Amino acid sequence: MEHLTTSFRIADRYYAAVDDVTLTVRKNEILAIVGESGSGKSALAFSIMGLHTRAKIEGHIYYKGQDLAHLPPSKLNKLRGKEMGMIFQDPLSALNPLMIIGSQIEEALLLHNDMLTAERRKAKVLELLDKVGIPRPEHTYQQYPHELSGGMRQRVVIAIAIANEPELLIADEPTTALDVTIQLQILELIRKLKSDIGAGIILITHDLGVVAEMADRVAVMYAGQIVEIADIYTLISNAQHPYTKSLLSSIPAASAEKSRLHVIQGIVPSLQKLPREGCRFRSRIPWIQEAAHEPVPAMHEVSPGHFVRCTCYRTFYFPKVDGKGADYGAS
Ligand SMILES: Nc1ncnc2c1ncn2[C@@H]1O[C@H](COP(=O)(O)OP(=O)(O)OP(=O)(O)O)[C@@H](O)[C@H]1O
Repeated sequence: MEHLTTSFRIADRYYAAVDDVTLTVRKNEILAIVGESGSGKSALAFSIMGLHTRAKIEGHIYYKGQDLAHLPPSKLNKLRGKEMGMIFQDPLSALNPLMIIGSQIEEALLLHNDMLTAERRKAKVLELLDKVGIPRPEHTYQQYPHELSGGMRQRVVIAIAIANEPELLIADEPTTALDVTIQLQILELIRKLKSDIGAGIILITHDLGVVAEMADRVAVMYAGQIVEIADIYTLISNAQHPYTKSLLSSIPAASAEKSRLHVIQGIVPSLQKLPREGCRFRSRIPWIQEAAHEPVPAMHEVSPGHFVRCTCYRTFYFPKVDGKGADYGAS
């Protein structure tokens, strides 16, 4: 996507929740988009899928030579579900409570291939259920969503998402609603699917621990903008942006050797209160002098493929803390 901007109307003005984002997802890679709640990750995912009904979308979303941002809804509908699949945070709300699992997956298949015979359809559904690790496909085929555990439901949602062998899969916080042990199984399944179907996968999460396990590349999002992007190894070993450093510090394992966590306090400002000029992160690092920020923060390539927004990263340091934990920055 190039210069993608998604704005919501609040009262009589539009506010950008995704602000001039340029990103590329390659085949056979997991691109993680990470950031706190409210940073614009879901708004970005929904824009790619064309799921916003009332947002203003500007910029371009290129897919196989077509610009999805400007495709008529009928054409976008055809692509969605066939070439693009989406896995949502809450599997229960993604499924129809009144329909057996088998029919829901068949429906997804039919949407894009109405020539399949009933027999072939059922065989394909059983194959899909097996592929996503459902132990008794024949049995689950007949079940309703409420009869399944959260983890099994998410597997069904994944089966629907991959039913038509999509080339792009978007997983929006796919494990947040699940128990820890189940989370690992679902992540393992998504990773396996990457090599099985060769799709490009966008994994949206607020959890850098998940990112470290899963991603090939990572884009860090703050207040609607990408502030850092790099391959996973570089991001973990050589993060530059103060926001990324703070996120990494909040993973206990990453900071085990340190005596305390350096986490920048505060939250992502709401859309209306978001500073639109200068570095959006500056109010959370007030100990860094103003001159360290660029008036119009640009992305700087610090090594091949590793980009960081704003020059403040060059003079950033964590302030000394008093033993009770860091408590700096405005909210
Ligand atoms: N339909 C909408 N109308 C108005 N504002 C919205 C709408 N959807 C999202 N927003 C706002 O856009 C900003 C980004 O929201 P978004 O849900 O994309 O964040 P997120 O990073 O995905 O957070 P979370 O992890 O909590 O879902 C937030 O300030 C949110 O309040």
